[in-house]
Amino acid sequence: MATVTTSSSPATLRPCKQHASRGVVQHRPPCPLPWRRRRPRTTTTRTRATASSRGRQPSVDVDLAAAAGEEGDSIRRLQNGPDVRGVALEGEKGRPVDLTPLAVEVIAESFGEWLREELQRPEGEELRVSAGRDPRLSGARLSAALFAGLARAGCSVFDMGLATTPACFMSTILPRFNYDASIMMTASHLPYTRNGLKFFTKRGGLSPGDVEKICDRAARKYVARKMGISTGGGRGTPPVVMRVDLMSAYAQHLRDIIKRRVAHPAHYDTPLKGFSVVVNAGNGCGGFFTWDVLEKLGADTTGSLNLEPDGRFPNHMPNPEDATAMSLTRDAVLAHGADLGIVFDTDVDRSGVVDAAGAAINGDRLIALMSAIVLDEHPGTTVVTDARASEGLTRFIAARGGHHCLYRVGYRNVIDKGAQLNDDGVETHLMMETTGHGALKENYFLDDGAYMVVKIVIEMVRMRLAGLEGGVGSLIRDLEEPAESVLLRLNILGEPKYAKQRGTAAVEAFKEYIQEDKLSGWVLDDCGDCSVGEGCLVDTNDHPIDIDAYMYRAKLYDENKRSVGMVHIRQSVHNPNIALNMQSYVPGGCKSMARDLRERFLLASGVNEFVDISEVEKFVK
Ligand SMILES: O=P(O)(O)OC[C@H]1O[C@H](O)[C@H](O)[C@@H](O)[C@@H]1O
Repeated sequence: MATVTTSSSPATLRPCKQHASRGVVQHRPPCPLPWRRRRPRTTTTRTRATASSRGRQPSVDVDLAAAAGEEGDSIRRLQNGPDVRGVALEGEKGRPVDLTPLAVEVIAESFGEWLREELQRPEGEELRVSAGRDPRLSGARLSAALFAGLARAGCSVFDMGLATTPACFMSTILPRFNYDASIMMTASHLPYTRNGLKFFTKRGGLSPGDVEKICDRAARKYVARKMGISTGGGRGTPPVVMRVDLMSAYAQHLRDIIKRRVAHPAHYDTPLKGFSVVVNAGNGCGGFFTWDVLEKLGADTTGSLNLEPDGRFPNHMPNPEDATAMSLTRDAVLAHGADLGIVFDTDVDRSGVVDAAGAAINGDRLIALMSAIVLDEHPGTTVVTDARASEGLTRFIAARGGHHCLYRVGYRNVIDKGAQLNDDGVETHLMMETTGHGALKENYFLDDGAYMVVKIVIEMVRMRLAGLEGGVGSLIRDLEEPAESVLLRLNILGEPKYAKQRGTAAVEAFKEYIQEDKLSGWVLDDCGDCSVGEGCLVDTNDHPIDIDAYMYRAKLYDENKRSVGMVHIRQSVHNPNIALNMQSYVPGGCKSMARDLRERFLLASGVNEFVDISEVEKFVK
């Protein structure tokens, strides 16, 4: 069944090239598995000790590949799609620290070298790279390593201190800054013990393929460094780091957008006068939005909470998907009679809102709200989301004349799909994940929680100016929501280094069970120019996007061919587990789907031998 809706102009998206028959999807020629695409890791690379190390050591040829093995792989495993993520502080049971200062240094150096090659800048020519960070306790120490690595690669370093991820990208665009690249040190909503890196050039965030290349290079440097051999620049001089205040200029940039687009007839500079807005920054980086954007535009922000950065996140995780974050914000909105509540994640690349009536607008609801705004500005546009989105959302978008393209989980996948559709001539203005990552064509295809909120705030003011009642929440009143939605996490058993392989095996087994008709009633779901093949929602166009994780969406029909609900099954991006999202259209449907999966798939296939199914057991009881 096609899940792209083409309510008005069916020509914009290509039709499905495959059809499900009796629950079996016909295959197109298999696309290469990720590990087949990867460069073989056993290739011998000989690295000669560099000039800087010659004084200390004899010049030696080192067979890094032979040495790389487990040590090198510990660096490669830090790659999480387009980001680097790892454990930076002790405190997690069974997870040792792997994002060490040395790991960060070699990754930063490798990024600098990669950048020089990408921009074709000769050795010796200045490369200007900015760096920001969230308030995590490990940030200061790891930043020193980051600066050292960048300096080794010959980069000038501009330290922006506490910053947000979208601001880091904007430091490559805003005229006064105009850096060649930027790195944000954050692990987003993950526990305080983690940390990570996000990389940007003027073209946007790096692709997983680029980050893989950087981590591969870093792995070799890491092994060499551990052996006492200097590779790459090795200038040996302490980095020169310039402190810069980006956030004030960035806040002004956001204020200017709001002023310009509202163009308030009575008070242009204070368009938010008369509005009360509550912000919950979760002690992450989003507090600036309160005093440097909203208040300066005239809003009353009384009742805002958790604005002070605190790397231990003592109140709740900064995350619009976090139930506590949303309910505390709801309470504050209702207590202060606010017009809007805003919840940012740690590094502000995601957000959620609460309307004046206290309703949480996150997940599908946030996508619906953004779709309503964007479809008003760009009639007929395509909206790309991950395939965990509900069928109700598809109908909501279709009812406003839009097209809904469902794609793979992972914000980069969703954004890349949107960029690709635009390149193929399919106008696509909004790309959003159900996690709250959202990107707009008009905003550099950047996933940007602050910009989402800017759009919502502008809409709120425009609605009042137009005399419309009900606030922004009224824009999604007709969104149909599933009767139930449940997320279960199934831990992958055994050594973490085999988790990816095992996760793939489990997810693929699910697909095969359906294709071999061993799970009658279940049907694999596909959409638009993506179809179910290897790795779920494979592009059937000429330039398929690389598959970074395996996932499928399937629907269950009862014996009367009535739709019960759907599941989305995939490996987690961050942890050794399988995420099972279920949505049902009937009360009790999630339990019956889970029961069915337990008996006819998890136990029958033997997947339970390497995947812990206790969450499913608990749920069906
Ligand atoms: O795989 P999970 O642990 O559920 O995390 C999945 C999520 O990971 C990160 O937060 C990415 O930014 C998201 O794009 C993705 O959806």
